[in-house]
Amino acid sequence: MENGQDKQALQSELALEGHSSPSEGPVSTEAVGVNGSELPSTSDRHDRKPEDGRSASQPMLVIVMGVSGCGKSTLGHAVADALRLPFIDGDSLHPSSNIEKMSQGTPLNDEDRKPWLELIRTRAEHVAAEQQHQHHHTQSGGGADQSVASETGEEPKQAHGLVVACSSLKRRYRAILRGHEESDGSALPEGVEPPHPDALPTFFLYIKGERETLVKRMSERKGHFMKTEMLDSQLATLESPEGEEGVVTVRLEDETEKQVTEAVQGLTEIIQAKLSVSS
Ligand SMILES: Nc1ncnc2c1ncn2[C@@H]1O[C@H](COP(=O)(O)OP(=O)(O)OP(=O)(O)O)[C@@H](O)[C@H]1O
Ligand SMILES: O=C(O)[C@H](O)[C@@H](O)[C@H](O)[C@H](O)CO
Repeated sequence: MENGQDKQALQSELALEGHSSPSEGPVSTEAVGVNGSELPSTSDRHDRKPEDGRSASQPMLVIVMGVSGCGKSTLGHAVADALRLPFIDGDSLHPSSNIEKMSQGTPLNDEDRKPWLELIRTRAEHVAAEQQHQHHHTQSGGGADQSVASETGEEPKQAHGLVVACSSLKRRYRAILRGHEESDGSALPEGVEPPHPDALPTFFLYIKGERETLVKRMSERKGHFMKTEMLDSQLATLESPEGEEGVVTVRLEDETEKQVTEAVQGLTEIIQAKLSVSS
């Protein structure tokens, strides 16, 4: 399938009418706070269901994963643009202590990463919940999207969810990101419920490649807190996600445009297979 068609197919598979017109572009991630008071209530998050029984109305979380310097931010932005979804760089959610530690050349451990991963999952669920709220508002209140739809006679279709860049190096980290692990709540703002897997089906785009290319890319990159010397610990920590559910692998060595094509095609296939099983 051609890339444009794939994007359209994927957007339709996961469409909720009236979320946003293409001209609106991605939702600003800056506008979404971690503070519970700025966010939809958690009971809304966990109680919500596709309103007419279509599994196609579910939002999705796409996580671009791999070791430092593999191109997560670059591909994450590009895939988010292609799917017209908001993008969050997981690095922006690290506590300052983690950034400090990495800057000093010390790899993070499980304890450092756990609250960070929980925060990413929680934030992602909130972004998706906010989109649902906007959708309901537009549907019931005759917002901008609906008027465009009635003028043109077309229903604007938009995939829901978001794209996140996050190393996701271990299987158990990915379990947290999928919403499977019970949170002890320590990383969550007061009043915010722990994440739940059903709230946001999760897919991984794994950027896989050779150490040599990674070293080259990292050493050419200037001003990043993560130095090339950290690469070996990243590679040693990495547990390949290949074979896990909902994983698409793209080649590190490919140009971003080709990676996007492969990613969209892979996601489309997985989601179509999932929908055909559940129907
Ligand atoms: N497909 C690609 N082809 C060539 N260069 C690329 C590609 N993708 C990313 N790069 C370059 O590789 C470097 C690392 O990319 P990027 O910052 O996106 O990786 P990252 O995985 O997000 O890194 P980190 O996790 O360390 O922040 C950047 O200089 C970027 O421009
Ligand atoms: O799990 C980790 O060790 C971290 O997420 C790192 O991977 C960095 O945050 C990122 O890659 C920036 O270089």
